[in-house]
Amino acid sequence: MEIKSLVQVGEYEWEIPRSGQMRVPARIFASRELLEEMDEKVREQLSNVATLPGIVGAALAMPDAHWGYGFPIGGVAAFDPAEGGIISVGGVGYDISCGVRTLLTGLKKEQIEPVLETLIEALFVTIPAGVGSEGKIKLSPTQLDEVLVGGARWAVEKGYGLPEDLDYIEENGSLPGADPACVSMEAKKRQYRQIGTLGSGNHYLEVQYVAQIYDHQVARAFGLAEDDVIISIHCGSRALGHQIATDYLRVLSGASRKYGIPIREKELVCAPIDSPEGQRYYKAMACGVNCALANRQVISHLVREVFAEVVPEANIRVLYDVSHNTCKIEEHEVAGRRRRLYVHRKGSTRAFGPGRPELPQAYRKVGQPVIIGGTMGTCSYILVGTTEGTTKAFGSACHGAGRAMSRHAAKKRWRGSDVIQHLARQGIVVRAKSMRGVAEEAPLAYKDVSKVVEATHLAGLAKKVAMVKPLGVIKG
Ligand SMILES: Nc1nc2c(ncn2[C@@H]2O[C@H](COP(=O)(O)O)[C@@H](O)[C@H]2O)c(=O)[nH]1
Ligand SMILES: [Mn+2]
Ligand SMILES: [Mn+2]
Repeated sequence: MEIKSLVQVGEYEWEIPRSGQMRVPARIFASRELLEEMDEKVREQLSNVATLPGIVGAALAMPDAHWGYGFPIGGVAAFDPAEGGIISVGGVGYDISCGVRTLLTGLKKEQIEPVLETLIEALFVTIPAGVGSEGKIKLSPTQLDEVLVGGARWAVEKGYGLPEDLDYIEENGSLPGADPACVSMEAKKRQYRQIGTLGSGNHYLEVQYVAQIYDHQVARAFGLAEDDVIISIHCGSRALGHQIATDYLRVLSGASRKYGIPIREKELVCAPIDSPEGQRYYKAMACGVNCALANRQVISHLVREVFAEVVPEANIRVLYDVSHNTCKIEEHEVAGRRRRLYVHRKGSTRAFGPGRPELPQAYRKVGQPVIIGGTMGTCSYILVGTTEGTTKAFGSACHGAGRAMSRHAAKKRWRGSDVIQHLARQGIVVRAKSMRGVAEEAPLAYKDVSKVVEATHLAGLAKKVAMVKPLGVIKG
């Protein structure tokens, strides 16, 4: 497809005007610098997304956008079932509900420093990490089905966490509409031993401290102050989510042909939301979301157990749990009309502003926490959702720094042990299952997260609240 040049429509907003088969324009939120660094494929993929039936407003890319399967990573698109809108596997991604949960500890940096090595070692030993890692929980087929419906709620009912944790998880810990009958045996078999495991790659558990506060009022509402120790857990739906995506790429490929939806890229396959195939995918995807929410809940429980041993004065509470790869049913006002939309976010964080009924009471006046990973050697951020972002981008923001270099190139450039030593000299303790994995994740393999966050802030998608820095990291 011919890629039209971009028109600048705001200081941090660029548009590909509607042309050809595009039903809506495409819009990229970025600084000029980030836009110039962004691969061309983002524009092509966004233009393709803009051709899909029932798309509302515009196909959107966040400041950390880069090439993905079908949709760009950092892509957001909303579809209206009442207008023949579609649902797409490529709009959600393979690691369904990959996301970050941040825990408050009630501790200050000075309290943790003397026991940091012991704490990181204990977390590393307790929380299974690495490719194909398995946990202590072994689920029967019936129990796994309960997880896929109940999500974090299941975990809390089984004693993995506190009832109040659920208030601080999107969807209160359980996405409605999940139906395990729509998930293949192949997908289920891969998950019986994987609940409560971190996985590999860019999944991590990081002990961090609050290095800087930008918005004191919102930080107070979030319970954050300078030098506070927090913990961020980044992982998703493990093998189950991946297999659901693989299975439904096949199903929706057939559906695209059946319903005569022209597809420009294999992973853009989709089905009308209201078709049997579209509904089956939604129900399976919701199982993937619930699996990820249960996973992060069980890991939080393990974190509590470790802290109870090593730093018993800790009081672990959930700040918030955000998902990156989802399709959610949400109400949004578009052109003065309230509409029920299927919002796809792929590598994008929900970032609802004040007043949304989905938010817990404690955050309803300020907006939701938006948790942004950086790298294991640099800072990460906590932002807050805005009304402007809710209007401009269906309440969405960036989700990380985004890679600057391929995993392959990073492995050729660095040795894992050197990266670990380099970080140790900065006082950051890293424990990892795979040295090659550490090389792939070297901080310089990522873009500058501060530039991504600045663009997100200045575009009005979400506002900066706090910057956090790593003390210790666990990688798969
Ligand atoms: N604080 C840390 N952030 C990290 C680390 N490794 C990766 N990342 C960031 O996470 C995002 C999200 O990744 P995705 O899998 O959801 O696409 C990524 O862009 C990085 O910025 C880490 O060890 N610590
Ligand atoms: Mn993931
Ligand atoms: Mn993620």
